[in-house]
Formats: sequence, structure tokens, C-alpha cells
Amino acid sequence: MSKIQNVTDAIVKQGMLPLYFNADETVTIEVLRAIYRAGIKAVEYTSRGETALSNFTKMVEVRNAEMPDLLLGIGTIKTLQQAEEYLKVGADFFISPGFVPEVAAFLIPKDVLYSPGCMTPTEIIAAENAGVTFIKLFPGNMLGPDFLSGIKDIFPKLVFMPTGGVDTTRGNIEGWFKAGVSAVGMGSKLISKQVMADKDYAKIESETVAVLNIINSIK
Ligand SMILES: O=C[C@H](O)COP(=O)(O)O
Repeated sequence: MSKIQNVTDAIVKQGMLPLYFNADETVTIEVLRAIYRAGIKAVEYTSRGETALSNFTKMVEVRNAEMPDLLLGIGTIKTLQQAEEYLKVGADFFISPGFVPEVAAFLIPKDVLYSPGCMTPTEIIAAENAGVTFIKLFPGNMLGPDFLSGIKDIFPKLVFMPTGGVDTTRGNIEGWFKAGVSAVGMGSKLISKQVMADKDYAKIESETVAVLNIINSIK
């Protein structure tokens, strides 16, 4: 099986992609351990600060030692240089807030999943023509499930995952799955800045379990 298919299958099976950033390495690792205990097998860390690359490098090290079945993705990739740096330290998949053609051209021939953020049919077509198979609908709450219902038939081969404003309630999650998403990306509503500041890893773990249970009961 191709690596792109393998990552796609893992995210789709999970039905949810948790994402977070924390500037502190210890907090970053403890959040990773908490969501792994909850059953997470694919996670996105976002490149949103000066310590992101070194924190991600540490995540790869801890994953290799403790969680060999966990896929580590890097998000907020805006440049080719970032993609090169994170591929070098071992990122399994890449996510962007928008479509960056040179990142697609760099990763896809290497059989590495690249999921660009798109919010118009034009952007989705450009991404699809560049070989992208996994679209992040971003910002999800600006578009809403009706947007996906309206365009899904045009893109039968693409996997869609809304991210941005997706919350942990059954109603919100169900609305997206009814519209035809394969997974939802979930950041601040699941792993908030406050819960990380409180170092409340037990809460992160229990809320992740709760969301996974909701998704399993919907799918
Ligand atoms: O790209 C990721 C989004 O900024 C996450 O949004 P969220 O925190 O509303 O889930």
C-alpha cells in the first residue's frame, strides 16, 4: 500500500484529526502522550512558533520510543523550505492553511500525503490537478456542511476534512459527517490553550476519548 493511502486510511478510520501547538517541549510531549492514551493514531502538530521544529523533532523521538504506531503530521506549512525541514526530521504527513503548489510538487512524488486548505472549488480543482487527494476545508466553520454537500459530487475521488471551528458537540460533528466528510480536524475546541496552560492532561485524554466515541457512534 502507498504511504499516502496508509496515512489517509489511518485518519479516515479515526474520523478525527487532533491538532495543537505549544511552545513548551514538555507540554507538547505530555499532550502527545495524553491523546495517544485516548487511542489517537494520527495527530497534527502545527508549526506556529520558533520552537515548533525542535518540539516536533522531540515528538518524533518520543514516538519512535513509545508509540511506534502513531503517525505524526505537521501543519501550518506555508513554504517549501518548511516542508523540506520537517520531512528531514521525519514528518509522516503535511497540512497547510492554503494550497502551496511547490509543496505539493515536492511531497506527492515522494508518496507523502499533502493536505492543503481550500475554500473554493477553484482551489480544490488546482489542488486536485496537482495530485492532491486529501482536502482540508478551511476554515470549516466559515464554509459549513452545506458547502461540502454542494460540491462533493464534483470531486468523487477526494477525501474531505473540515478544520477550523469544528467543536466537540455531537450536533456539530454529525452535521459534517452527514454532508460527507471523511474526518474532522479539531484544534482549540479539543486541546485549548487553557487546558494546556493548566497541564490538565487527564482532561485532554478524557475529552479525546469522548469525541472518538461520538465519531464511532456516527460512522
Ligand atoms: O488549521 C487549524 C485551525 O486553525 C484549527 O482551528 P480550531 O482551533 O478552530 O480547531
